[in-house]
Amino acid sequence: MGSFTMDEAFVQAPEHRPKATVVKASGVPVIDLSPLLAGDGVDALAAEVGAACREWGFLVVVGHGVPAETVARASEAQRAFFALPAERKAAVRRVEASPLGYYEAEHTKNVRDWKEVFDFAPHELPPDAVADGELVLVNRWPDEPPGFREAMEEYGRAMEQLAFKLLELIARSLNLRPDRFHGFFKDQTTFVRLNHYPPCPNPDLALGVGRHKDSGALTILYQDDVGGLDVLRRSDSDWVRVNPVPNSFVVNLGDITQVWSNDRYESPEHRASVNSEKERFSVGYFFNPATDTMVEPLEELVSEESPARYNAYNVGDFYNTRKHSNFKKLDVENLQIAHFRKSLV
Ligand SMILES: O=C(O)CCC(=O)C(=O)O
Ligand SMILES: [Fe+2]
Repeated sequence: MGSFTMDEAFVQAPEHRPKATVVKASGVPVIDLSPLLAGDGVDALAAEVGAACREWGFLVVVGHGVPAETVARASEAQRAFFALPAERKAAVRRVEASPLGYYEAEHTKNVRDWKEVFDFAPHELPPDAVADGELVLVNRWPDEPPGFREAMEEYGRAMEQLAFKLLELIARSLNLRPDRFHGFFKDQTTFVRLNHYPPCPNPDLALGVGRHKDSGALTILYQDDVGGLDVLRRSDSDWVRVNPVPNSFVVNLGDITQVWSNDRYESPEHRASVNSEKERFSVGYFFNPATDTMVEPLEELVSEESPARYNAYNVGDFYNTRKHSNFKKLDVENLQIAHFRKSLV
């Protein structure tokens, strides 16, 4: 991305620009998952997770059981890939018909992000099984660096195990059967995004990722020690930094969990800030259900006193509408779950 100049396309509207000082002591709870692995104290752990989901929609997990070597191998491969010359990365550049691979021109709410990414799906959908116009999840693996694909596949498998454990804790925290969500992920549309945020000459004007909510069920983020992830704190609508914690992952809820929980939990707004000195790397694992899933509030969480707040929507249709608007860069906000909210009187 060395050819970048601070083009107007990157400039955020004044109200969305990062302030010079971000609140550092974020208060996002750090939760040790080892009781779950030991099979002891799971109820207390679920209560902790529930409190974090209600207050922040964000938590930082340690004691998660993901081997440090798996993370180290993926990080090394990620750095080596982004260090390649632009034309070699462009060999696996995303195309409209198949949106996985390398991309350096991502936009969030029509403002360009100061980053380059590489996306892959741990579970590919075979191209011939996908009808015209549907979500295509076909990987474009680069030939270099050596071992890239293997490192990423290993990382994807480790994240899936962690994602199911987190879902179990979230289900328990809502007084649901521990495996209540598992069935939605049989033909999952999960994808992994490697992010590289180069140093930016104007970190006061641009963002690595503009403010947004994740549209899937759950996101597990690995971030290096540079820092830049900000969450909008509910209590005062201030942006606060989610400080890097060694050997941890940052977990945030997505829109689908908000709908499933019938608004007991909310999908938090967040963004990635950049800085002028250091490049930053992160890896997002976006745990998403099958395309044929109809997303709606779970029946156990709907009652006369707490009626369903959303109309059902189809995951595949949702992504296709979004993808279309991202490519066309329509001058309107793209599809949001708020569009499925029922008007309750
Ligand atoms: O890199 C980060 O800190 C956040 C990235 C993010 O929010 C996203 O890719 O959805
Ligand atoms: Fe995000």
